[in-house]
Amino acid sequence: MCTSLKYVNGDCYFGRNLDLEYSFGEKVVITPRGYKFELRKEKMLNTKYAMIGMATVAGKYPLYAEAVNEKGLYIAGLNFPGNAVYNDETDGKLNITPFEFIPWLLGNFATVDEAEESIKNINLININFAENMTLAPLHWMISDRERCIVVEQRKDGLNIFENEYNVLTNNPPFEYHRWNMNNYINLTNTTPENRFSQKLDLSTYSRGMGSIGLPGDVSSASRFVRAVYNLSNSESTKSERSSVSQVFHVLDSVAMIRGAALTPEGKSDMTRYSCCINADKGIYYYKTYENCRITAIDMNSENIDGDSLTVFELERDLQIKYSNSKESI
Ligand SMILES: C[C@H](CCC(=O)NCCS(=O)(=O)O)[C@H]1CC[C@H]2[C@@H]3[C@H](O)C[C@@H]4C[C@H](O)CC[C@]4(C)[C@H]3C[C@H](O)[C@]12C
Repeated sequence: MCTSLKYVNGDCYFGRNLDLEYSFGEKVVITPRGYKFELRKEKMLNTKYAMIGMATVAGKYPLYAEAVNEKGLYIAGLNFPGNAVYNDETDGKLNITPFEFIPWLLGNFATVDEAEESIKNINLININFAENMTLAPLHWMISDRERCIVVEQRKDGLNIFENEYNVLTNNPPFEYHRWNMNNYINLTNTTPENRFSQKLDLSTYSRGMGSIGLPGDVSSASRFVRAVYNLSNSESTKSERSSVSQVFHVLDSVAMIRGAALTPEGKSDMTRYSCCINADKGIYYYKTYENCRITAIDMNSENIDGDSLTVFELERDLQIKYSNSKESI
């Protein structure tokens, strides 16, 4: 399972948990401006904008799970099994494969408004990257500072939803999550008053009683509500450190702990990595399941006009800083 979110607090930040029972060979990858992507059905993409995100690299091709470009446009793919539909090639449409979707949008467009014009004409086609890589059934959160949209290509066609919650998880389709939020209208981060019955003497005995009823499980529907609750009530100063820390705290509140949810095959679905991207500065912060120390990669410290990908292996070993010893492990 996965959760993606946007937090605007001075700068604009995007966060994402990638929950999966296996590693997909993920690395932080910077694609420079002017990088050439051969597209399966459309003419060559020559990227106008550089991008940074988490990807596996196949040959010279970065297969991104999520990324942001130098203009602050973000896109994340999240699992949408049973609902994502990819079509055959159609005349008169822009025929893009799901793995081309992120480079296409981030390579060409600076804002959601610009990207949306192109998305309306896109037909996501059923061509996989390689024989041993089946198509990933995805829906997408696409966002900049101003807008956040969700794109779902389903059997009823390609849908674009305005996402005022700034959160996306997995199934069911987005209309469900949006409607389901109404069930939580009564939750509050303030101290609740007795509205149960004036005939009864009920009072609070603990902090946080306004959030009783907030779902605590890791299902997609529940993670959606919990992330929206924590995000929309979020408070942090506008400093970089405070915002980054806050985004990781919200992501932690919906993270999957190894062993807590098993796939039908008995494997642990777990949060492989969490990231927080400062979209204004082009900085990609992440931590992994094993290593909860935050690592940062600044896109603008690299040559984003070069002609090759810049790839960073993940810092996966747990790093501990001792306060009373010179040794750090
Ligand atoms: C599994 C990832 C999504 C995580 C998620 O949403 N999990 C939820 C599980 S569940 O529904 O709730 O059960 C998706 C997001 C992007 C996907 C990757 C990207 O689409 C890029 C390529 C595409 C190739 O076809 C397959 C490998 C791949 C490298 C994909 C592997 C995997 O399917 C990724 C990493």
